[in-house]
Amino acid sequence: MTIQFTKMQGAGNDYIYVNTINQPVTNPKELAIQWSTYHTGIGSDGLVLIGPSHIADFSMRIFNADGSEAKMCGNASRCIGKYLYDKKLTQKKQISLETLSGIKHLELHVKNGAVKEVTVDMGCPDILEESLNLSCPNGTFTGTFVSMGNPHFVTFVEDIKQANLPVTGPLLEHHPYFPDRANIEFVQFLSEGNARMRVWERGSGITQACGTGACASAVALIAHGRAQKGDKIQIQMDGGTLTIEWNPTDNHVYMTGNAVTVFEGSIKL
Ligand SMILES: N[C@@H](CCC[C@H](N)C(=O)O)C(=O)O
Repeated sequence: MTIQFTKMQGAGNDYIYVNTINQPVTNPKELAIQWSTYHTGIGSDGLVLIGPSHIADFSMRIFNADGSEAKMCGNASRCIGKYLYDKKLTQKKQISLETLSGIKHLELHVKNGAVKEVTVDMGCPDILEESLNLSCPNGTFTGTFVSMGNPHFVTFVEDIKQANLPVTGPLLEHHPYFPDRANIEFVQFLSEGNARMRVWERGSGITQACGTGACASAVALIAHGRAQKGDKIQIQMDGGTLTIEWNPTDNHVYMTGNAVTVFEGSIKL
């Protein structure tokens, strides 16, 4: 049997997208591991399944490259908006999306009949610990533990070039403080409304960008007085920049950024 897939990226965070409305997928964890692997698979940060929903317009399931299922993915939610509209699965420019962390609302920004950018209402953030010290074999890291539906530990650094992601990332991801592991963001404050961020993602390692991580970083910047609610904060990552606003009126975080189709393909099961 052959599965049709679309490779998409948002700010360089790339996933394999499968429409399960017409192609059921019974073993997504195994396929995420197999297909995400570079050289022997398609190569990606993970697998995203687009499905029907009884409570929203569509649903999303997201599997990291190690096969673990996450509750939310910011970059994938934007790409799903593009997928659905560009492939004419919907004509709506406002789409509700069921995720394991609740229903998210997408607003599509369309130019010449195709989606270029998407704004996602990411809901209310949950600051679990404003200032948490975690010791690792290579030092002690102070950070803010934020849930955006999935767990993030945001640690501020003086110079992003000094952040040792391959070493510190996995140590913090697997720190005993996080029984469910965590996504780790290293953030350098640049100026009010601008920050540089690099990410070590739970289950995928270093990625070019993380949407929920960009939101968590903006929330941590605000919690530490480096920005204000209502600011449009530019989070610059390796693969692109996302605009994040923590709205003071409804307390929701809004994420805006690109969504790009890389290629279409088919793969044998
Ligand atoms: N890249 C994503 C987040 C994907 C899930 C994450 N690795 C987790 O395990 O929570 C994003 O753009 O938000």
